[in-house]
Amino acid sequence: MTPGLLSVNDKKHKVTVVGSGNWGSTIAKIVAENTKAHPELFETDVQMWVYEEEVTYDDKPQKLTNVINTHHENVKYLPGVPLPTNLIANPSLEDAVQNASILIFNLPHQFINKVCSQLKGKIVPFARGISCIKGVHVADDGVSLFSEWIGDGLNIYCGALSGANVASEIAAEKLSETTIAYDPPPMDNSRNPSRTATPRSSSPHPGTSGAELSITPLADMQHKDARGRVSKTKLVPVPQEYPPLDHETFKTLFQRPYFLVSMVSDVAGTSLGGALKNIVALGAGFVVGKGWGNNAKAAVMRVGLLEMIKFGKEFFGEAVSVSTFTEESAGVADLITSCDGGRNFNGARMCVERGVPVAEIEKTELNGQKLQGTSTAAEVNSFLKQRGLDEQYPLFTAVFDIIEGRKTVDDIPAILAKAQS
Ligand SMILES: NC(=O)C1=CN([C@@H]2O[C@H](COP(=O)(O)OP(=O)(O)OC[C@H]3O[C@@H](n4cnc5c(N)ncnc54)[C@H](O)[C@@H]3O)[C@@H](O)[C@H]2O)C=CC1
Ligand SMILES: O=C(CO)COP(=O)(O)O
Repeated sequence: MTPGLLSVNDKKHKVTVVGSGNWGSTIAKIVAENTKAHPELFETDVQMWVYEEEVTYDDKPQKLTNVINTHHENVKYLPGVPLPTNLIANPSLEDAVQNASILIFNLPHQFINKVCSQLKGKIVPFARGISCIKGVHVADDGVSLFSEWIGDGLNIYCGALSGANVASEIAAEKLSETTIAYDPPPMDNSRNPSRTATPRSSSPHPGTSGAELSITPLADMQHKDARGRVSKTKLVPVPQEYPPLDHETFKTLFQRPYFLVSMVSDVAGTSLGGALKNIVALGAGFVVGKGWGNNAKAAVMRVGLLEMIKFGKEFFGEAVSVSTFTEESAGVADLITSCDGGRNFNGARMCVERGVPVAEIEKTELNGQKLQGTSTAAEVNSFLKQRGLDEQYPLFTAVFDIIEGRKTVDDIPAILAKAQS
């Protein structure tokens, strides 16, 4: 080996999962299995930040983090699933992210604002993020993806993971696919000979391997966000002592024999698929709860998919590829599984069957887990209404109106009829 190369990549990436719910714990299990299998790339121990709470275990009240670290099981959010012993539950957010170069954000979207404010200035400047959050962030100036929002807030690049991923199945190691979108800007790493050559893996999107490969001086570098707009974020390059953070490294971190990863560069489409399908899943649950069966559900899914694509194209333009919705796990496959066995679907179904609000089902049936569709429906509706566009998205609007009690499930057939050509 060339003597000069000996020092290259002698540091390993430390991985922290921010969040520990049903999906947070499942993803933490996956990455801890892979850090153990790949000590050449990653530190073996994975930190998982846990929003601390008391649980009853062995008939006495105990801290959830203590139970996880002692019994290697998240008894509240992922009961019955053994977690790897190299997964460390940590109640301190600041401590959990210390020195982590890979941050995986996986918590209900209503909590991310507070978590990001706590993280400001506390993370390593060259960290990279992956958001597993299904939702969109709506503010006065428009709608943004959580990957964009985390990236801008923390001054880091953040990609997205989303797919047909009902957590309980993946935790039981049943076969599943997912989509990871990662498309960082070119960075200065010319001192690393292994990274100035061609990318290590070919990307499904030509010319976008996700490798940070160019020799552009940092001062001249313009970071473009998921919509191709120039971002105010000034990225700090990953030091050459670390393995490159590219598609191949992220695939190694997430892929398991039971969890097949497709790497893409469409961060906007990948994120929007996961966020918007939750609104459609509520609509599907409403009609099934009414007893209308699979054909009615399929009709809601068809119209819902069209509104998802329309929303993506209308507000994210060329940054979104329609094929992400129609060909990737993060698109139509997620819509199918979520409208079959997801919590939003089941919650909406039960609320119609029992004649109670969705929020009531969330309280009584979910043991602390959170529905994302209800808040996403409200946020998307407020965004559309402000622009006078709500009537152009009749299914999204009807789902929100049903949640709010302004419409009933009996209004859905007219919406589907209008959507006929
Ligand atoms: N569960 C699933 O099957 C899947 C979920 N997702 C997405 O993953 C994201 C995370 O969802 P889950 O892990 O399922 O969460 P969850 O709904 O199972 O768990 C709730 C989590 O919120 C935490 N929490 C409660 N109050 C909090 C507070 N005040 N501050 C911070 N955290 C608090 C709880 O500790 C718990 O970890 C969501 O965006 C969801 O849409 C994506 C794919 C599959
Ligand atoms: O996103 C999911 C499956 O991919 C899970 O959806 P729910 O949050 O509705 O369970």
